[in-house]
Amino acid sequence: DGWFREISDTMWPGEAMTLKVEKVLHHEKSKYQDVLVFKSTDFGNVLVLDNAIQVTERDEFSYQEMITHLAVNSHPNPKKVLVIGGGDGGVLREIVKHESVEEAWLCDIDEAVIRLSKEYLPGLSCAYDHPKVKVHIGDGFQFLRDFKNTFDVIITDSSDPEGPAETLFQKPYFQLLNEALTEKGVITTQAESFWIHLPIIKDLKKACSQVFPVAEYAWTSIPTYPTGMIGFMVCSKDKDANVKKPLRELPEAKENELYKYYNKKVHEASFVLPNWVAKELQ
Ligand SMILES: NCCCN[C@H]1CC[C@H](NCCCN)CC1
Repeated sequence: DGWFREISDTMWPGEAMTLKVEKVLHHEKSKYQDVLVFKSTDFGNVLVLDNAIQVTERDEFSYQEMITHLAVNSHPNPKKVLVIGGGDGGVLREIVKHESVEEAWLCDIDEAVIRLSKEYLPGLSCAYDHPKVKVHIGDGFQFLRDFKNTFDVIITDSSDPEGPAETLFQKPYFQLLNEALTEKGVITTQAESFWIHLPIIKDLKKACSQVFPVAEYAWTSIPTYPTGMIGFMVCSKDKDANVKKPLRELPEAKENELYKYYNKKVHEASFVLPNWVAKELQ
């Protein structure tokens, strides 16, 4: 009937974001997942993996900016940054905005996502030909094994736990992240919505707290993800780090030029939680 429905009886039972489809642009079974790209009537081009909305051109900047700048601005002097996942390229686009960054690495398991983002999501994949960018196609979990004390910031921009990203939500992965980070290393991961996944967030915070001395949950407003918002776990190896305030601040004019969503006040506000969530995550 011309509508895409994001139905998942397991991950968001009884609710579904629906987007009106103008035209299906591409649909294939990659080596790892079902990949769909369609032109929506009101949200631009949309990338869907195994029936879960990954990005829409209209609101992706909220997620990409927050998952990136909450982490990069929580590190004193980030030079080497790694994205696990992020094949659409949006996080890479955000990373290269930081002057201090010398190398921006990306490791995604599925070449189809990168290929299709370059073709249908030019506003997201624009950083792939940036001189600081290095791309590796492979399993992030295996990739991390080869790097110790290397990255200042690692962003896990993965799909949902059901599917190829399953291992990226478990404790062994956080231990690998910890080892691949430098001394004051910082990570962010996609950490679900407190409207539907508070138990998962609680377990995730516990697992992260067993590996990192600092682990805090932040969130952002994004209309096309279930419940219209999504969270991030922000962790630091530095026990004295305060990730709730950016370590570096740009003049407002510069922030407005560089970012569409993120700024220093939004950074701090993103860690403010409703009473019942704060209680659960204590
Ligand atoms: N670079 C953009 C990829 C974004 N990852 C997505 C974040 C949302 C998720 N479903 C919503 C999860 C609902 N709790 C799919 C992967």
